[in-house]
Amino acid sequence: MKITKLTTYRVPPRWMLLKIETDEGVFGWGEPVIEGRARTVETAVREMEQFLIGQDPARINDLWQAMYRGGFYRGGAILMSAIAGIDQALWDIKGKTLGVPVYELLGGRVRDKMKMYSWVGGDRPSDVISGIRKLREIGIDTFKMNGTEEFRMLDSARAVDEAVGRIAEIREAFGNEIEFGIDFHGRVAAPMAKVLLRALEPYRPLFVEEPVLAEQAEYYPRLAESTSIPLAAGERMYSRFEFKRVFEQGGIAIVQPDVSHAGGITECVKIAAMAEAYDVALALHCPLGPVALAACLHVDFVSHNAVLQEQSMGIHYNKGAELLDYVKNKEDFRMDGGYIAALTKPGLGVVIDEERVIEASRNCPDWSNPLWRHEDGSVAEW
Ligand SMILES: O=C(O)C(=O)C[C@@H](O)[C@H](O)CO
Ligand SMILES: [Mg+2]
Repeated sequence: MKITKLTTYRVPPRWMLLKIETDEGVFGWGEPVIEGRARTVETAVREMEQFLIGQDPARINDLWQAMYRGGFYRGGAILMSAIAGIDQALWDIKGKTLGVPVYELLGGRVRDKMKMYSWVGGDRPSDVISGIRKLREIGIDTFKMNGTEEFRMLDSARAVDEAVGRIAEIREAFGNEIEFGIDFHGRVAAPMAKVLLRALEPYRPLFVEEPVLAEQAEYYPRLAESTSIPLAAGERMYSRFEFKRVFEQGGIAIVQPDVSHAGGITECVKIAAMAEAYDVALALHCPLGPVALAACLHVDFVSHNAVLQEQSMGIHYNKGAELLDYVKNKEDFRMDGGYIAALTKPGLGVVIDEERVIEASRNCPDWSNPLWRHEDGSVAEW
């Protein structure tokens, strides 16, 4: 079998889908994208296409190594997201060719269902209580929200009290009937991270995510020493070679690689295994589309330490299209009591409505995150 064609579709809300076709009619879907840099990743996929055309899609490991090592320069958000989407599509092709879901090719399932969580509140956490109430009606009991709005490097007691107050309201309203992670989203700098973690301690969040920016990873062990709150990170780390330092230095209790940013299924299964050796939990990052989510689920179903899976239904980024709008087998993604069953169709198990994708790609506005500024005019982390 040989790869004959790669087609990319940038579609609302901010996703990019990749179709890889072969000379035997089998095709696979992937989701290579960096939110806000879809066109850049698209160019990276195009550059890799020249190598891929004519290759045997079954040789996923060799193609992965050639794409990663062959261009001399390696790693980073753009190249690893391009490789990720191509890798996902190759696994889709292999599963379809052999007539089995991808998790069967990775040794079979370690669990019967996977625990999911949903976002509540938007970029600026608001209406969190009503958001939780609505989602609890469909059995969701685990949530994530932004912890702050713009947050200065050295911020005020009032800013801390506002952030903590929102969390106190949640515990007040729901007690321990629900669980929630708090995403600092890299908005909190090292001087304030310990202050905020300490102030949140009494409300026992399930985790605090990106307590500082990934480029400040050396703070993780020091912050972990100062709090009992499990710290989570990983959405802005792109390979085993970045995660290994985090495992060695400690401090992170939950790693959150994104299967559309960190090299795909091939790389994220390896990161998950490394994490298990350090007794670190896995909670794959996935604020993206259906192919990304399907790829995550296959990693989840073969990873003992997978504890939670993010999905983007109702997320504040999904303007213009919702998670399953381009999916024909919507029923396979149904959540029951906050869990999802394994996708059992061959390959990734997502049946893409290509006509709908083509239509949507005809007029896809570029998405970019807002540029936030502090009161003094300096750039604020979004
Ligand atoms: O889902 C998360 O945990 C996020 O932090 C969302 C962020 O990754 C945006 O997708 C960036 O555009
Ligand atoms: Mg996050």
